Amino acid sequence: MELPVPWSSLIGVALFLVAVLLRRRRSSSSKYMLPPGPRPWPVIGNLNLIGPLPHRSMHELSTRYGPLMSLRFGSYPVVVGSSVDMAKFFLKTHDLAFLDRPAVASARHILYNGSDVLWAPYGPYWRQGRKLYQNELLSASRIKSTEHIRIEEVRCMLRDVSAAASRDGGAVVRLKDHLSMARFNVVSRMALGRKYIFDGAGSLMPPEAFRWMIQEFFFLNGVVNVGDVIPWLSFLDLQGYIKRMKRLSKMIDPLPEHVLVEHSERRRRQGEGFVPRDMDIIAAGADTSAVATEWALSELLRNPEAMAKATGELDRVVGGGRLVTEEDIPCLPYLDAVDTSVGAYDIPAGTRVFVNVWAIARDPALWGDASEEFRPERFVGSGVDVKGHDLEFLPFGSGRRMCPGLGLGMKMVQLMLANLLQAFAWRLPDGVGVDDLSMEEKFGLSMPRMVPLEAVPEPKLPAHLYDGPCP
Ligand code: HEM
Repeated sequence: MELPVPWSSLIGVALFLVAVLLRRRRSSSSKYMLPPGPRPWPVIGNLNLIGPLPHRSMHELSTRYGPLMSLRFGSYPVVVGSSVDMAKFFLKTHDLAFLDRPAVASARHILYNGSDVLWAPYGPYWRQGRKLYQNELLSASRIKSTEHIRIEEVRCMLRDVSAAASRDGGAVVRLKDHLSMARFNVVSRMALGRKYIFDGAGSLMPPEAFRWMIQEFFFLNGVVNVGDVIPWLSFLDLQGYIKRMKRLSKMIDPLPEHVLVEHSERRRRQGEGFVPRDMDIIAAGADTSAVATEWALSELLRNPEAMAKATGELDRVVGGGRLVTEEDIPCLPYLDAVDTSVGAYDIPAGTRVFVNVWAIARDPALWGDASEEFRPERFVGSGVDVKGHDLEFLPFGSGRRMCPGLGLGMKMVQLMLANLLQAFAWRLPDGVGVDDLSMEEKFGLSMPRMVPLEAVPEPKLPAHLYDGPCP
């Protein structure tokens, strides 16, 4: 097997240190009865077996070593759970023992030393952040009272897509660009009180620069950075990630700084009654819903039958005289199913635990032989939910550390997808067949498409429905 550059040079270092470390390792690991797993190399452990898509590498290894597998990432023991029982063990039965997050470089460099909820270590600060999400920013009443923001922003998106489509009579649209701006504008208005990024004068930065930042943010927060697992090698920045993190951090800085100055000024003018909104919501929920919607539309474009069922349901329930709203969503069970289809050992302290929810959601033992196929039907009336109770399907995680943005995330995906399907007939660009559409993923915190989806939208509703004002 050909190893990526940093791994091959590391193996060189590793061989050099074999004699010294082998003796140390023997004495320390023999204390524990670890789950089965491949034999680790000195220094790098099993990093050489982890490719650019770690969830796939871990899945492949677990087919050999079982649903509870032991690995080593550099200096740290790692355990991977790949079954419903293991998800239950780590996320339910013993979740208190596994609530912490490791101190990683991305939290240090991009997220102000882990001062966000996502990377905060388990403790009072994290609990306070979760409470803020649950009781203030994402409470059921706040989500309800901000419905108009989502409706307005989704309409702006339809207007922009329609304008792009009419340019040159049937232009190809890069959907992700529109989805991520709509998504960001919603959280920006909900959390910060107004939009900060838009086309034209007064925007804090050009939308393209912001979109690039969000992509880089999600990538760098998901990477396996050598310095995080072999701390004494971190100064070498072998993969160049730290350099990228520092660059990104400099680009992000103006956004919170500007918002804080503006909010302090407003607080001074409006007195104590003014409540500043939390910054973390922007970073944590930045493009997850856009990624999920892009995957859903890609699957529908490859499955004309499913596309016909989803649009037929919209025609029946909503018709063509108005746009879909959040009240319509409960009456669209097929669309809901489309959205849903898109996710006796010792464990020493300090072990990093991965529950491979990607592998569990594709397990043929749970989902049948066609487990890899897009079949929304399997969710219609199945009762399987995404709220962390059904451990065979965990797109938002489960337990105390599960996603606090579930309610908002689902609403955004459903509303964006329903409106895009109702307002446009979608097709692939000329010369691109269904089989040419790549369905490869890129690794990162939100696992986006490797190649952004490009499709041709043809407006199908009366023109005035695309003309609403854009706040
Ligand atoms: C379709 C949309 C979304 C998906 C699929 C998603 C998925 C996830 C997943 C899998 C986790 C990790 C759970 C774990 O570690 O067990 C997570 C954590 C988190 N998500 Fe989301 N998310 C979405 C939308 C959002 C939104 C809209 C927000 C906020 C506005 C948000 C905020 C967070 C935060 C703060 C965490 C960290 C929680 C903690 O560590 O305590 N997410 N999300």
